[in-house]
Amino acid sequence: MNRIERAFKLLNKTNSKAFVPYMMAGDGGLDCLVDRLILLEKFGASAIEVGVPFSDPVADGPTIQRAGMRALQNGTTLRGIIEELEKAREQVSIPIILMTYLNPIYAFGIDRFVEAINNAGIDGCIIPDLSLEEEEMIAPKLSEVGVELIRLVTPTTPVERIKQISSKGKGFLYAVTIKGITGTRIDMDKELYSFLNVVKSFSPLPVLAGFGIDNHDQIMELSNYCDGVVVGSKIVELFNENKMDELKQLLSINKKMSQLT
Ligand SMILES: O=P(O)(O)OC[C@@H](O)[C@@H](O)c1c[nH]c2ccccc12
Repeated sequence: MNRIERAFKLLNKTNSKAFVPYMMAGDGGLDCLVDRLILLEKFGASAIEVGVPFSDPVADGPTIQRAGMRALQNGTTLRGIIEELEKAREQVSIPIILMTYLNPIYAFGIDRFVEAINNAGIDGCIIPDLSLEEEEMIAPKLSEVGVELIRLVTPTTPVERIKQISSKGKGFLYAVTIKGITGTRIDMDKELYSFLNVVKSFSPLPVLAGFGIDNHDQIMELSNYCDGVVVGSKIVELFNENKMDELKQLLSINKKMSQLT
């Protein structure tokens, strides 16, 4: 069983919800990547999404764009990231999900990429600019080695397509809460809840909500409608400003999330 599947089985058994922080690899230097992963696990993360910096990150808002620029400026490469994640695997037991745009994968070579991330012990992969129609070029290869392709749905995805997308894969389904970019404020309104209800009702996979989530109240509220949350920009900001107490405090919500059903 893949680590992601196992993690959700366990959360389910204990009536808990997932808290998945996102971090940008190479922000603050690649040599702090392993330590940051260890810290996030220690603070209670259920899994970690690790971003690969890219010069044209179309889905990313200013906070993550700037983090990507910093990472690229200090020479971060996909190969370097994979090497560090391989080292991290010896000390980190929660699932690691790599988030990268297609371009760095092309540059690396699809087959080499799949082999390298699998060897490094990476459990899943999010490729936001890979459409369902295009995924044949990589999805079967990932599936063969047991790395989960995590697919995304958004409030503009038609219901039929939500059904189609959520019937694939094994990890979880990423429900993007808004129509915009990462780090955008979201309205906690009926529209959002009904979107999540629709996704939940069709998805055989656990559903995680992400985009624009940055505080405990939001997380507790959203936990009523899905199986957990992804928090990106806020985590990136706290690492960048070295606010480790606040980071610990933000992740401490996972204890409350475990009291939900
Ligand atoms: O930053 P936010 O608003 O908390 O959103 C999560 C997000 O950062 C992370 O999951 C992510 C970063 N870049 C992405 C691109 C596509 C999908 C998801 C992502």
